[in-house]
Amino acid sequence: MRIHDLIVTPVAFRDPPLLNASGVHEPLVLRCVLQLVVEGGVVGLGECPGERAHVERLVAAGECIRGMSVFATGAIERAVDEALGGPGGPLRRIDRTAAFSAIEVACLDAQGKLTGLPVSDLLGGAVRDAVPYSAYLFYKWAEHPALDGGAAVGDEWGAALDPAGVVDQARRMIDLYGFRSIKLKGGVFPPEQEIAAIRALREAFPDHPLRLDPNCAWTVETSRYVADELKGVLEYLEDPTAGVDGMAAVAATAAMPLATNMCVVSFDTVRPAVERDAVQVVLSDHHYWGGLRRTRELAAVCETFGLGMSMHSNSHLGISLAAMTHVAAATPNLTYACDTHYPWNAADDVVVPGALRFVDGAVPVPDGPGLGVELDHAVLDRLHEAYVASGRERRDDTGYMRRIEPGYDPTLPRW
Ligand SMILES: O=C([O-])C(=O)C[C@H](O)[C@@H](O)C(=O)[O-]
Repeated sequence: MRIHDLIVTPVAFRDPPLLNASGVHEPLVLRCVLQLVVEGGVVGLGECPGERAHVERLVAAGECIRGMSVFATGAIERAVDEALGGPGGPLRRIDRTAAFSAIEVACLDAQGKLTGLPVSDLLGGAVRDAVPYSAYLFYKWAEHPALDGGAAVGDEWGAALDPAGVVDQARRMIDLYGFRSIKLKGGVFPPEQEIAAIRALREAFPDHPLRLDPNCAWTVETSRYVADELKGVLEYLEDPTAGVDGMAAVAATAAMPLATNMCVVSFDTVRPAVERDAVQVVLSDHHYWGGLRRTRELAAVCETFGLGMSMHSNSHLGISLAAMTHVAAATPNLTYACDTHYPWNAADDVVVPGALRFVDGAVPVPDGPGLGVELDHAVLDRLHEAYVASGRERRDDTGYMRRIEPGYDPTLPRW
């Protein structure tokens, strides 16, 4: 079954003003929806980040895979890499890999639709019926930014700028989705304040495993201090500080495992981290590691080196949630609840409602062929119009975060 076409549709939708160590989420998330058309009319779906550079790479990759068998993912991976310049070319490996990752998901979706099998079966078979996710908490401003000269709008989540606000957000998320573990994105406020938030969460949710992730915002000294203060409280501490040396120095004294999606980011970065015992849990992300099969390979590497495995998330839609769920279901040693931003963006999903739902904090693995989700074309059109209206396709920046000057006061709306 040959690939006939790759339709690449960038989309934009609102992101709440979530805060992290880099700044605040932009008013808009940019994603890209792929429709891989196979001869005979079967369409495989994929999703990836939607910044201009990604879109351009996908369009270039799409040209070179026309006519290839949709089952030949090894050859497709090589063709995409070559189309993007290969190892000697101008692009970083992670950028070439990211383009293939989304295409591989679309190929697997099409393969599943052609064979009548769910993607989890194509990955070795599900070892769990449902995949647990964690409540992904953020410090947050109260209002969505003004767009198109309009007024800023409040949302039902309100602000979360102190421990009480964080606990309220957790309660709401757990009430809505049933999550059984909690992650707080930190690195926003002074460490004492974030320690207080974790302690408040512990008091409010005594049985929920807790994680804190400051995205490398701290020095080794601060990281050690926080790890000490939260000994016996955190399930893991994620990326407290930058680099293998820093992580190794923190790991040497921390009582809890250190997790990462910033220090181990590709296969070649595993070895230095293992040699220094710098990390104990690796957060996979099929969007950056080369797709769903590569994620299964990462699982084998983690198993080999006695590392735990969890899953990272950026803002995403239901196509990615389905892909994450299939690969996590088929990965026996992915034993930590996965991260997902989905609750923050679910209102704008391009997937027809029904196939994806949270039951007690877990997403049952869709059992239809392929990813088991269908595209809502009306929503896709609306979100693409929002992308075009945003003018982002004409801009050269590739970041999705708005940076804020040092010393900013996150209690003041900046929009
Ligand atoms: O370290 C992480 O978990 C992430 O990078 C996840 C997201 O990028 C998160 O930090 C965000 O979107 O603010």
